[in-house]
Amino acid sequence: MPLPTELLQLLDALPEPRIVVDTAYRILAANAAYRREFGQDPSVIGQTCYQVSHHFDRPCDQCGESCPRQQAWESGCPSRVIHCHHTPRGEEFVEVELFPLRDAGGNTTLFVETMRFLGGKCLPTPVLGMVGRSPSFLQMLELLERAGPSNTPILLLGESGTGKELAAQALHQLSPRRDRPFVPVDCSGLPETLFESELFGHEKGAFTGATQRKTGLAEVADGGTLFLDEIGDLPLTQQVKLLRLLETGTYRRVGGVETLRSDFRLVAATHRDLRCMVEEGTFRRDLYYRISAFPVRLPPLRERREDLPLLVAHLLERLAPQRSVRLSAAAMSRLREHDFPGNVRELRNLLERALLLADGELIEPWHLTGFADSPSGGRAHTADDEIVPLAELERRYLHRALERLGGDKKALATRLGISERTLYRKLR
Ligand SMILES: Nc1ncnc2c1ncn2[C@@H]1O[C@H](COP(=O)(O)OP(=O)(O)OP(=O)(O)O)[C@@H](O)[C@H]1O
Repeated sequence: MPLPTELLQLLDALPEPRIVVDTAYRILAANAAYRREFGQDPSVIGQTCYQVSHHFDRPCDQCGESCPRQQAWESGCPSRVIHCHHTPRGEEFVEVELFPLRDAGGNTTLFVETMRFLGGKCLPTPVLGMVGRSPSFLQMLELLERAGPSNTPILLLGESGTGKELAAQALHQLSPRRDRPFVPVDCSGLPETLFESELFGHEKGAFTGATQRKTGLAEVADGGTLFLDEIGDLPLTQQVKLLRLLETGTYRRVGGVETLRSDFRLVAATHRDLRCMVEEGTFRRDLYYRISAFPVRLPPLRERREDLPLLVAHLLERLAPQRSVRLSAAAMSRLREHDFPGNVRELRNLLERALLLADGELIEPWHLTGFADSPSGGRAHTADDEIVPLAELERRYLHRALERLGGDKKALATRLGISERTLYRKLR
């Protein structure tokens, strides 16, 4: 179907790369900005958007990605997602927005797709300091992108080590407050009285040992972001004081009479189920509603195992920039078997230890020691009802045995009654 010339001219005048796709995902037009960014050779006209952007042979939603075309088609409303797209520069993070166009009968017949580059290749280079490209990671990133520039309080939910603090920093960076302070407060580490004086500050002589007036973190965060980490660990008596600060934006220093005001953006985080705590009466309902306007869940590593190679490359680069160390295929598959109850932090610690144990440039499975126990028993240990090929079972057993012997292959070969060479072969 030829598109009206006026529409093509309008698209050409717009600064961001845009294409027009039909209901069969076929690209009907590409504007001047698109042709500049993505090149014209070979022409994309007539190809499908999933072929061009993802090199898929099926629509994204059939390949585990969220498809904005599908969402816009179903809802009739614009739809926005973050994807990794192939570009002439390699794969890059792109925010994709689909705008459905209706015909005179009200049926959606075309979509205008707008692309905005977020910067950062879909390699180990972090976007907003965070590494990943799995669908669940990109969905989370998209929520941060949307919420970042606003003033809405954000509640980050996720297990320990999933990157909640990194996400809070990303929100700060995305906000107009980025040049003002980012102030983290750990609600779990402090005794009740100390929490209050940390958050609100105290006057000189307010209590024994208060020899100086102290500025509270709420005051430091004025104009910036206050990040309340592990908010679910805050005792009820402190919750009420925090609520007052959040509702009125005012507080008093401990021992002070003056009412002070602070204007901060609130980001809170917890690994706990706050709704459940509200039902149990251990977390105030009013505080919960105050902080949970926009919850964002950080996916645990076991739900995004496809991000492991990227994360490993990123962490190795950070931990040992002067060495070019990588993981053997067997070591990577050992990682894939693990559930990572400690998430990215556990992965980082494992790699840090492995770097000390490996002399060469290759990390082998026996250098990966100290896996945290998984509450569910994990996948590393073959469940009784799991049927796996014998060779795989043997390989898993040997890796675990080697771990227990601290990577001493000679000792393991002796204990097994086989030669070291045979052991080496079986471990591969
Ligand atoms: N997506 C990611 N990309 C790169 N590094 C990450 C990512 N997620 C987490 N990390 C790293 O993992 C470690 C733990 O992250 P962080 O402290 O943000 O987790 P957390 O959820 O706040 O943990 P906790 O709840 O225990 O405080 C940090 O070293 C962080 O840099």
